[in-house]
This record gives sequence, structure tokens and C-alpha cells, in this order.
Amino acid sequence: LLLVAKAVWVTVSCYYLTPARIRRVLASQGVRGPPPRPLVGNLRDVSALVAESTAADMASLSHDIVARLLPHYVLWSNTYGRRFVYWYGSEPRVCVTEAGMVRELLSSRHAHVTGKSWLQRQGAKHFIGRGLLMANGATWSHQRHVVAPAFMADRLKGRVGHMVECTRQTVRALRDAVARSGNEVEIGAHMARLAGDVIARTEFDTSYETGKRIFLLIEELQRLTARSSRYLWVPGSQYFPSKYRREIKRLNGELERLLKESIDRSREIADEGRTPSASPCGRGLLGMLLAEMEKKEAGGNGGGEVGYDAQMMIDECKTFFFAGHETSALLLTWAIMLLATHPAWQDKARAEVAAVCGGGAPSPDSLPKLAVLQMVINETLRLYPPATLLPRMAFEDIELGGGALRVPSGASVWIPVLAIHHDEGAWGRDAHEFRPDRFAPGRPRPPAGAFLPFAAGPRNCVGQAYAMVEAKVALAMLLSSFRFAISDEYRHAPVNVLTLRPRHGVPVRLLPLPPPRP
Ligand code: HEM
Repeated sequence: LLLVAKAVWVTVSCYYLTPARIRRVLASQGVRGPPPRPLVGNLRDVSALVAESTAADMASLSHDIVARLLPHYVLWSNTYGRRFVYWYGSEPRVCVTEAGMVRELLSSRHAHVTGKSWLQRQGAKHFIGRGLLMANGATWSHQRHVVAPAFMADRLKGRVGHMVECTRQTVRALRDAVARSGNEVEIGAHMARLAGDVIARTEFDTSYETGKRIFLLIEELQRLTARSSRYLWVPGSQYFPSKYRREIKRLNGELERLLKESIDRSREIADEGRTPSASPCGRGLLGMLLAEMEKKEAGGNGGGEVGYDAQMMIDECKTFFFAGHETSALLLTWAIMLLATHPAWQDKARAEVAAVCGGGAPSPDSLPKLAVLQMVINETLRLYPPATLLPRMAFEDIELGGGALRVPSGASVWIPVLAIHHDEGAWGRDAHEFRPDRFAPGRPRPPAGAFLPFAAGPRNCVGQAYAMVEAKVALAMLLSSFRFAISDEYRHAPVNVLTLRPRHGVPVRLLPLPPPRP
């Protein structure tokens, strides 16, 4: 009886009392929004608006994509003002775009009182679990502390050789594809494979071929979880039988078995003293995680509630296979689409690569000198940020802008990164155009809080520097191996399926250039 009473109380509190309090606090500050329906909130409105705006491909190759991808943001910010609230089921999402408030929210001041909501964590449970991306509070702090050293600048230098080798294989595969079937190639699939190979080799001592099944399983689990999560707003729905649940369980079982085998193999190699480096960090992320787990097993300072156990190791591996793969692949794919449609910038970037690398492969010392490439990468991330939204739930009442906005505990703040990146107020009338020179050295830097491809503050992307090095290596080598032009088959149709991707891929025409010297 006590259990039933507790369940009733939790349900009433989650689905009625807390939302009512949040609504009251927001309304008292004039934060309004579309009227929510019981339980579903505005979910159906969002789905209908997005379905309509993305039903067809775009008529031209325009980068003005905010109304297509975030039509609800455009509609509601026009109707209710730049700060508005809508309801994702019973979770209120307060939209905030003011740069100062965004910066403040993401700063260390709020790092421990904001985080990932139950809905987000539940939605990512099977393909990420308790990994860093979805962790909160002290657990997040500990995990971040453990993995961050793997991505520090000095360690990244040691990864450049692997990245060059992976890109060499991609260049070979592209040359073979051109020789075999002509110069039309869908570049997105090659970039996905390249990014997968890079993360698998540098951090997990394996290759894309070995890790391929892991990537496929994560992708399939992501797809099935998105479907089965559509009804998460129904109280208790996570316990309902669903046609997806059995399949998710089966695939997750296979994924965890493969990861466990890979972890055990690495452990054996380390135990036999066959580690390529004496330091556990030398083996990349997996090595560091293993060392941490051993500390916990030995009851050392990694122990206690927040240390890594076997399941957490598996979840962290899933997280990095997922987070380090798709976003990087999309950055490369969109960059090639933009270079293929802006030949002058393509020539400029290629000339810089030739001057800096002298026909050889990029090295840790040459990478920082590739300024034009850096500008192209930044402009790609501005126009097509792989993560279009940043949600942060407040776990206690917080104030932003010196009290200008009180966010009640239980409300999520929703930062529409894509809209901020395309805001004419911050970027000028040409905000929707590809103009890499806005990032030229010596030009004023974008206002803090206006450029957020990797989020900001202590909970920013831990792989940011890694992703930048990877993108520079890959693009430098591709530019010196091929000229790209966009194919007549290309249909411009960006869509947001967790990340911002081209619905039909990016077919390009490749003109192979004479191979650079080895
Ligand atoms: C162009 C490539 C990438 C982009 C645009 C990107 C973007 C982001 C963003 C926006 C976040 C914050 C998400 C949130 O808190 O809601 C994030 C977090 C994260 N990213 Fe990346 N990422 C990229 C590449 C990578 C790579 C290569 C790795 C791993 C090697 C990685 C690992 C992570 C992890 C583990 C987190 C969670 C950090 C935390 O919560 O403390 N990312 N990324």
C-alpha cells in the first residue's frame, strides 16, 4: 500500500504539481508560450510543424535553414517574444537566446545545478547509458575528470599519425571508387567511415572494420530508441510492453558483449605487458578507463560510488563511439558540400595546404598554420552545427541576467544553437551566407555565447580539440588529393535527426589530383 501511495504521489507531483508551479513562476515573469495539451504538451505541434517544413527538399542551395529545421522556434519566438516556453510532454522548455544569459547558464556557476533531464537520459539509455554525455552531478564531475586528459593538446599530437593513416586509406578508397565507377561519389558515407576509423583506432586500439558492427548496432539502437521514446511522456510508459523493446534488448545485449570482449582483450594485452606505451594514457581513452576501473577494483581513489565499474566502462565506450563519430563525420560532409559549391574558397584552402605542408601529410606542427582551413571549418560549424540544440535542466531554482529570468527547478532551458548561429543581429545581414573570412585572424571574434558548436563552459564538448585536429588532417589531405564539385544529383535537404544531416547524402564529383609525395 505504501508503494502504491508513493507511486501516486510521484505521478501527481511530476505530472501536475511541479508543472503547475513552473507555469506560475514563468507566467509571473511574462514568459509565455503556446497553450500545452494535458500530458503531450506541445509535442504534436512541434512534430506537425517540423513534418511540414521538411516535407520537401529545399528549392535552392540556400543556407537559410532555421525556418526549415526549427519552425516551432520561428513561430513561437515571433508570437511570444525571444524568451518563450513550450512543453515537451510534461517537461517545460524555456527558450533562451540572449548571448549573456546563454554564457551564464553554461558557466561553471551553474554546472552542478543543471544537467540532462530524465526524458533525455531515458531517450538515450540504450545507446549511451550512464556515459559522460548523460551523466549529472558528482558522477559527471568524476567521469569528466577521468576522460578529459585523453583529449589534452599534448596527447592529441600523438594521434595525428593515426589520423593521417586513416585518411590515407579513405583517399585510396575514393581513388579506387573513381577508377571503378566514375567520379560521382556520395561523400557522406566515406566521411562516416573515416570518422569511425579514427575514433576506433586512436581511442580503442581497434579499426573501423573490427568496430563496424559496434557502429551499426549503435546506429540501429539510436533509431529504435527514438521510435520507442515517442510515448515517454505517458506516465509509466517506460514499463509498457512495446514491439521495439525486445529488439532493443537483443541488440543492446550484442553491443555490450562486443564491447566487453574488446575491453577484456585490451586488459589482457595490458596484463601481458604488450601495451605500446608504459603509461596507460598512451593507449588512448580505453587505456585510461581500464586504469580507472582497476583503481576502483583495488579500492583506490577511483573507488566509492562514483568510480568506474564494468557497466560504466561499457556505457562510456558506447558514449565515445557515438559522440566521437557522427558529429565529426557530419562536419567533414558539410565542409565538403560547402567547398564543392564555393570553388574560390576551395582553391584558397588547397593553396594554403600546399604552402604549409609542402606536398606532404599534415603534422602536429603544421596544423596550427592552416588558418584558412580553420576559418572554413568554423564557418561550416556556424552554418551547419551538428548539434542544433542544447538543453539544460535546472535541478534547483536559478537566476540568469542578474534576476532578469528566474528558471524554476524542473524546467529545461533550451538553447537553439542553430538560430543563434544564423542570427542577423549577431552576425550581420549576410548571416546565412558562407563567408569564412568572418573568422579571419585579426577580425573581431564572434560575441561570446553567439558561436556554440561545441557548447561552452565546463560541460562543453570534451572532444572539441580532437575533432578540430581530425577535421584539419582529413580536409587538408582530401583537398590535396581531389578537386570537388557538387553533383547535379545533389538535393539540398538538411534534416535534424538528433544531429543536423543531409537527408539524401552529399554526392560530389571528384577530380583526382596527382598523389602528394608520401
Ligand atoms: C565536429 C564534431 C563535434 C561536435 C560539433 C560536438 C559537439 C558537442 C556538443 C554541442 C556537446 C554538448 C552536448 C550537451 O551537453 O548537450 C558535446 C559533448 C560531448 N562531446 Fe562532442 N562534438 C564533436 C566531436 C566529438 C568527439 C570527436 C568526441 C570524442 C572523441 C566528442 C565527445 C563528446 C562528449 C563525451 C561529450 C559530453 C561532454 C560532457 O557532458 O561533459 N565529441 N559535443
